[in-house]
Amino acid sequence: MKIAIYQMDIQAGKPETNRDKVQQWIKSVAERHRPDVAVLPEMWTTGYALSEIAQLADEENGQTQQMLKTLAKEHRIDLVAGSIAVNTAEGVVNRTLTISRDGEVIHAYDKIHLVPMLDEPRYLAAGKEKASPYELQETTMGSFICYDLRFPEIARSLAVNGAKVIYVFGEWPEARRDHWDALLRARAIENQSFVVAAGAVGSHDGSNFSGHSTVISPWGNVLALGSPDEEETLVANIDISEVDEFREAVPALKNRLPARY
Ligand SMILES: NC(=O)CCC(=O)C(=O)O
Repeated sequence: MKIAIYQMDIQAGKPETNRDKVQQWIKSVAERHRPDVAVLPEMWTTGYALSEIAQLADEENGQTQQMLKTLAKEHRIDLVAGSIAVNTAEGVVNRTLTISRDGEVIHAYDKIHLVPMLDEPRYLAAGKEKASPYELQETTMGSFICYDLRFPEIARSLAVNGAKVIYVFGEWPEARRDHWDALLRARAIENQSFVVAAGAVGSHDGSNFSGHSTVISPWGNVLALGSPDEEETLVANIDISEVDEFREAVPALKNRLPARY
């Protein structure tokens, strides 16, 4: 499975600009690399312009979702489309969408852990549903968003329920880049799954984002690593059979003893 990640310099508060950037990136990555799956970062339409988020957010099934459906169909690529701000009856949520190459939304999940350090609880509504696995490319996968990475139960629950590839979308601060690197690698090794993480670069309100988008194998090998500060495309091929091979060789997932923890 060939995966392309857009490590994006998101223009905070400029959804039109960001939609144009993503549209062009998908067209160019489709022509140059022909990936099976294209992956985007967290909150890529609005960035962290939280004080204006209700005005900048999409409506449900809104413009960004329609654009992604059209692009997925036109270029025959599955889009693990990072996350976007969406206005709902509960408030604005930070929502990830996965859209198949047939233009169907096959998975959505609203970030459940809001980040106090970025003032998210003041402006965003937390998701109420757990992150559930979904099928793409005849493989079970799962997705969650940035701060969720600090809560190992989410990745564990996805893996126990069959996920072999776990996607993470971030706008993670540079100041905590070491945590991003370490936690992503730990989630891959402990859940014996591929971890595919799309991060952002650039800065907002005086703080830089950490880059370091990555693809990590179940063995913990880093198959691709983005720069700390440049916008770029990462491309990696992953062999899903490595998941079963590793789980058989080191049967840690099977050997869990949940009743004893
Ligand atoms: N966008 C985020 O969720 C950032 C998370 C973060 O800053 C941290 O966990 O540290």
